[in-house]
Amino acid sequence: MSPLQTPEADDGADYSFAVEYSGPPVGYDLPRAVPINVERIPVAAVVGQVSLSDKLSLPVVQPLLALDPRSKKFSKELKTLCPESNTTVSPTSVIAFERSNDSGRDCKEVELVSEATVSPTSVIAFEEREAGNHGCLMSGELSSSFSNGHYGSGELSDVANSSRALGLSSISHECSQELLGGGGSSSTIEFSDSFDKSLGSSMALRVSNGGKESLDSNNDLNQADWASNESVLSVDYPSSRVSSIKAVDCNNGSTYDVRRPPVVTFRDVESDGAFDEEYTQDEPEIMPEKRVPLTKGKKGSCYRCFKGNRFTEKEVCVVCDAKYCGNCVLRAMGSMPEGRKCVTCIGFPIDESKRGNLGKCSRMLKRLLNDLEVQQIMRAEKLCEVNQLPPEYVCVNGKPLSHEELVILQACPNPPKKVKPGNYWYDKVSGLWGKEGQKPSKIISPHLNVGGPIKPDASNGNTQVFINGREITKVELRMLQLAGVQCAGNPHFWVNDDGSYQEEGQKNTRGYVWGKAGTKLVCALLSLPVPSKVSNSCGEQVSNLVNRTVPDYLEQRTLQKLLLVGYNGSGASTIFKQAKILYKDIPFSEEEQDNIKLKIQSNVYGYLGILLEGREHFEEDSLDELKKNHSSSIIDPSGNTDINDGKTIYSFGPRLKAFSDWLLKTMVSGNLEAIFPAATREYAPLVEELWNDSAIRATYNRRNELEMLPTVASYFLERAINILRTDYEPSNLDILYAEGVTSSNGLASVDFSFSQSAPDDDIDAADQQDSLLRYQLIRVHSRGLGENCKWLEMFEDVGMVIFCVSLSDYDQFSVDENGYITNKMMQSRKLFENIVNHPTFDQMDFLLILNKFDLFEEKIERVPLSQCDWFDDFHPVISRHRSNSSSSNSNNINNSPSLGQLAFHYIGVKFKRLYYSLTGQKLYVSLVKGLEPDSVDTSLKYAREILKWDDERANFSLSEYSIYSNEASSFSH
Ligand SMILES: Nc1nc2c(ncn2[C@@H]2O[C@H](COP(=O)(O)OP(=O)(O)OP(=O)(O)O)[C@@H](O)[C@H]2O)c(=O)[nH]1
Ligand SMILES: [Mg+2]
Repeated sequence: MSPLQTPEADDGADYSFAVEYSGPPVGYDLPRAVPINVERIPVAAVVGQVSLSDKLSLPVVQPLLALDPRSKKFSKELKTLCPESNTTVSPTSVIAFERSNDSGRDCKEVELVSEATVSPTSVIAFEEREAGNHGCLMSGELSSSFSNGHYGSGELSDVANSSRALGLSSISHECSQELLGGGGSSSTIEFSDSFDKSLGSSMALRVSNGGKESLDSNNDLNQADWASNESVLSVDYPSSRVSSIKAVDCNNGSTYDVRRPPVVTFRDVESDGAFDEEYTQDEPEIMPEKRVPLTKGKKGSCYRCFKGNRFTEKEVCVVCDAKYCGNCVLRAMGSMPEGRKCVTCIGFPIDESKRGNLGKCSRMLKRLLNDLEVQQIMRAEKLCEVNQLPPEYVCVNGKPLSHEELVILQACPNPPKKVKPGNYWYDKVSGLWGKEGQKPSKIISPHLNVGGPIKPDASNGNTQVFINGREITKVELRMLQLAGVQCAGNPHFWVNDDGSYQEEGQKNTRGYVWGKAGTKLVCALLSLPVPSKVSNSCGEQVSNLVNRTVPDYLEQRTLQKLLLVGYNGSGASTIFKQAKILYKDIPFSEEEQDNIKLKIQSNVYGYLGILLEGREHFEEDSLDELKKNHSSSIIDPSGNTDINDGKTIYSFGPRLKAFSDWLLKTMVSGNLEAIFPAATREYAPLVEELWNDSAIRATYNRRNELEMLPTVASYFLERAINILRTDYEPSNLDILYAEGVTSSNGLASVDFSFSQSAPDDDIDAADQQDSLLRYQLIRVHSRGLGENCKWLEMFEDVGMVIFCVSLSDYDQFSVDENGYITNKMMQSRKLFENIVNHPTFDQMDFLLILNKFDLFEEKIERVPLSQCDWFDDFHPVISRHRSNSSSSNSNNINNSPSLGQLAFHYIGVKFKRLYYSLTGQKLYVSLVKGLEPDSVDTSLKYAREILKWDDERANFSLSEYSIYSNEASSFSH
């Protein structure tokens, strides 16, 4: 057996092993390997120079009773076993590592040591702890010392044996000096990561002595084997951590052959500064170590009584993710002085991935405790010190924050929202703030003394345009262009916190980035930040700071974005307006109201114009008719028709005729809007006269024949006289019905929270919780999506897409983008497919709103659904008792569904199947009557529920099966 061969470790088995000790017996009590989770036990490292062969049988470490993984007992014991004297590594030292991984993410337990006998002179103990103050994941404790110059070739293979048996599932960059070969020894121990996909992570022990000798010298390595050992950490361990660790030669710091897998060097504390930096590099998020529950029953069961299954309602420990059923939670968590933590987890920092849920009470606790208790516990959970974000988990411009810096950051007048552990960049001059490698997410207070200097590639931009030394992202460049900033020639801008900017090296301010009215909207829609009022008003800052007793983390509010989109005329704008009316105290500002008023008035002129045009046609037709009749019966028996007179019921008097001609001419020339508001004043009396004229009445009675006249026109025309007065103030209903008032550029957004108004909500505590959640509904017009919906990529951070389809489109046709007359439902479907297939919305939740059910229900009784080819297999089984009239459906005696409901259901399933075939996921469907507030309210609350489920799903351990089935969702009502 060659000592230099790298063993293969690819049999896919999950187990640990230890090398049997064959030295002289010892009289000590030996610590034991203590796996916590028996489900995933990786292989101990096999990176020595000796390959595993059949000759060498390795005992498997059996899972034993769990002990406190944080216990220092073992390492202490080991230290007593291992006096700091120069001793030789016993060739057959036994080292076993165990790993437990509960969440499939980054929780690890490493407990040493083997059941087999251990040479007292060489014990290596690794113990995983909660992340310490320096953001490290674990600490390695190593008690071993090696005698100088004892690495003869015979011993080499033996040491290699033992090193091969060393299984490390975690790495550490903190290694206490005392443990490294004793204070006086200069031995360096280096662990080389060596990973195999099918196995747990493992590491090889490399021992060098005084920089002179090295066990796994590069030359001796079987490079191919090294290279073939792929990292498995992407599964079990934040891969970013590992990939960021460079292979460093412990002797001279030079980088190893790149074919080698990453090598982690455990060094003396004094020299670990550089390592720290490497260690955290490229990390999108620093997720501190997770604590693992002490016990765990079968999957899905309660961690205390081991009863129940995954569907049992459970409360989760915010530290270790242990889940307890309603019977056990109070016993397991006690009085919860720090919120929902197992009693054994009290005093431990929370699992950062749960930070968003702090203070959000579950229904279970509400059932078990009274309101006051719940409030206190939730308050404690959010406020108690140990649950606060450890400053060093927040890295700004590459530098972990100190406590003071975090306070400065959180207490500033305009702090970043929701600071989570992670790497951020901060442009101190402009106040721009974002996650490392990403576009800015907020403009916070400028000039804060936190973090290091900003790096040019902080946001990973590739535009060659720089702001304050940072290369900006594509989206920002687009925003600058829309804001009218000249960006040609790769300029370097200097942007101040007030938005004033100048080119680097020039003195004059060139303008203000936020100066244009539209820029803020553009930013909102591109999910780019705009300066808040607070950050502008320096004077207030100081007083704010003083008054600021409640730290920002208490007011974390999430903003969930919902993208609302649909094919032309689907009713998306109506739903958008309903949302405003439903959830905003002041749905439309005064300025908006003024604009809306003009829009409605001009719409009414438009409708009048259509009527006038129709009147002309009708008049011509009846004159023709009369002529015909006249020629066929020369003598008119009734004597009523005087065709010489040229008059019919559609004929105007000269005054109205002149007005009509003028109006039509103005409309044709496209100048209608230009004559407002003067038109309202001058022509209101004429409009009144017109509307009351019998010719117009007769025309209006035949409005169904006027294709250009939308259905809503009647609503406005019947109020025309009022509307066209100067003192007209549009009602909410007017605004709701009005066409084209949502936005001119195809984009609009509204922020709201559900409980703001909506008095019919029985507001319990859960709803109060909901009132903290904020939503942003973004309406984007399908026309505004550009070719191949390219602008959709701007909406990458939305939480859900709401796609609106008009049910009543099934028999409608319009010209598609290729110039063909196409069924509108099919065009809607095409847009739906395009959006669902858009890479930005991979894995996104979709809610399909099937709108205009009122029109649909009425139409389906007259027009077969098969007018649309896609629906040609609709064969409803209709109950004989079914009421014929759609309007009496609700009074249906035997409650059998109406044809409309059956057809809706059928269409819903069509879309679900389509969606499933595209994504493999389920589509949520909601039936809506856009003009009815309650209907829209129900639908948007359904969207909220879906988002909440998502949140809850995320809170559930990933390993646990979702309680939300993948069945087709129920239709709302
Ligand atoms: N009867 C009825 N009409 C509706 C309903 N929803 C919307 N409408 C009307 O349908 C028309 C089109 O609705 P919009 O909300 O403007 O549709 P859109 O998707 O914005 O389409 P564009 O106007 O092309 O942007 C308007 O006249 C609405 O009043 C509904 O549920 N029932
Ligand atoms: Mg519209």
